Amino acid sequence: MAATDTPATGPEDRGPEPVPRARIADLWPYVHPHRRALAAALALGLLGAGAAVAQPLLVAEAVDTFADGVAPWVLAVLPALLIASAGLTCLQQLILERSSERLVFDMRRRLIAHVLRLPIGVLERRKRGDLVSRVGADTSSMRRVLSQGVVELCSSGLTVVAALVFMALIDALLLGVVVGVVAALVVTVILIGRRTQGAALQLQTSVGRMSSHMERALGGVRTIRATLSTRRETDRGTQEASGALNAGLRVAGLKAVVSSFSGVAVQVVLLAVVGLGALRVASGALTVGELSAFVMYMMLIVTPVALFAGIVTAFNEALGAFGRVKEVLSLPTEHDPAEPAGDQSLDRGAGRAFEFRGAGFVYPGSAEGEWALRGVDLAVPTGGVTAIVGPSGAGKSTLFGLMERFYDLAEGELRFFGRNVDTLPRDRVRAHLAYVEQDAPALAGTVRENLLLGRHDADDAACIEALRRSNLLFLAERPADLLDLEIGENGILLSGGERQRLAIARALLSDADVLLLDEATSNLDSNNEHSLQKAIDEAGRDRTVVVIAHRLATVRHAGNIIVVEDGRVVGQGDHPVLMRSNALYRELVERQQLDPVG
Ligand SMILES: Nc1ncnc2c1ncn2[C@@H]1O[C@H](COP(=O)(O)OP(=O)(O)OP(=O)(O)O)[C@@H](O)[C@H]1O
Repeated sequence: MAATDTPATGPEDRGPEPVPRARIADLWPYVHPHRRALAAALALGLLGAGAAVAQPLLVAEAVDTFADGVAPWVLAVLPALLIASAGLTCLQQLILERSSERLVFDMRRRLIAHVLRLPIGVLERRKRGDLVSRVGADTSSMRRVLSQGVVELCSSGLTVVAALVFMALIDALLLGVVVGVVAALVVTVILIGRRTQGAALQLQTSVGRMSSHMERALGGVRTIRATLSTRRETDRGTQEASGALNAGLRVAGLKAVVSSFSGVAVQVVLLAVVGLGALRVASGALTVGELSAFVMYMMLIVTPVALFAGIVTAFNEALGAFGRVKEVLSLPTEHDPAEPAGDQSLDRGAGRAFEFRGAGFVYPGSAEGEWALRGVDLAVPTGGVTAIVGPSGAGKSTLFGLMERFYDLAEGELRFFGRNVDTLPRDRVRAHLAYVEQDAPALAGTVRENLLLGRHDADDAACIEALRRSNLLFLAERPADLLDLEIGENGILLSGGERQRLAIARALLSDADVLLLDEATSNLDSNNEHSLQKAIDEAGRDRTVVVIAHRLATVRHAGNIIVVEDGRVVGQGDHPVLMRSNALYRELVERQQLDPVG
């Protein structure tokens, strides 16, 4: 009976990987390729700043000469400067937006390539949704600030410096008031900005956890419905979302403080300058034109300072997200041994496709001494069918994982066609193998897309032949339509047996010398099992086939049967030999009520 759908009490597995705090300098490798575009944007920004800084001088001139008639060149240059500064800003924005997009694209490309090359042992221990969220959401949150922030800070910084110089020339006392208020604002913004990075990191982490949860829940949606766990899972999802909400609210609070503080600072400085400035004009220390120019310079400062507050906050948010990206990029990818000099050919005449010698293996992350395999000596002869049998958890699939080079041995040696695999690039071994996993996973997409994973350049005729050999042609009226059939997420639109047959078709289509079939016919009815068995035996004539089977009936005619128990090889031979010499094999045969003579 399914459990009652009770609300969740709390997420069971919290604690994502610790994320290092990112520094601005860490962004340099990503900014570096775009340095020319950024330099161009900076140059345009400087020209724009020059145009902006010149305007108040002309306005002062116009105001002070208004009564006697403004010089015609002033009236001509002023609008030209206005138009020029608008055009420069537009061009600068365009360059910045485009390089931001490219920069984020570079980061995503690096992340995608890196994540897909992480060792299988690492990927098995990470949450998929969280990784997906780092590629998508985290990189998005960095888009605007990465390049725009840096350049805007630089060009507005220069505007501010130039404006300050002119303001000092006009009235040093008034400038003192402005600098005091602006300095207080800048210090506050920087202090609050640091806290924003922490809150933003928490926000992105919560979003990652929420994505992981949704991925897990959608992947197991049938189990969740059937066990009346929908409410429980909804509560868990909501808890993750509320983690994001709390962090988001903290970021929002910090942003509100920064922006209201900036608003108040602007008001204070305006009132002070206008009040004090009026007194200075009345006392004759300043002309009206000079006060107008001073106020205009002040407005030039106010905009970058307000921008600065926003950029520092956004920058800290981006650094939070970048910390998560950096953490993934710092994980080592699957490494390949350097090929030693000399003859690198595989020894086809060795007579052994695979050979384990004194092999021991512990899964990454397992406790020391928790051997999944220990002291394994076995050989898979070239050609024909080799079967691996044994109780559940004995280590059969682990042997395949090692042959596929997903993991490295902890001790001993694995040889592939006579060569120690430690001296071969992993993909070189994999290129010779076709692997059908235990649960025969199919990828979302069409039947054709799934088949082409086996051989990238296979034509339709070869695909259809592989489907015929694995009895799948009945799925559509015309074989050509079958190739375009969408099979849904993880092949959910196919039955378990159809998925297995599709995986076998993929393996049969490949040019691989060795087929590794893990429980490949376990979901099939006896008719299908029989005909696929024939196809597999046929494949064994010109290739090496290694099968893992629980149902011994499917493998007892194999030329070579390896019996595994508790991470060790306890027998090897053909059916009659093992029936005579191996107690575990006899027991397995008797339990399945097979005819012991075979
Ligand atoms: N990715 C993994 N990480 C850690 N331990 C694992 C992993 N996969 C398997 N194991 C452990 O290694 C041991 C051998 O597992 P393996 O899957 O090789 O057994 P098997 O003989 O193929 O079993 P079955 O017939 O049930 O598929 C088991 O104790 C299992 O719990």
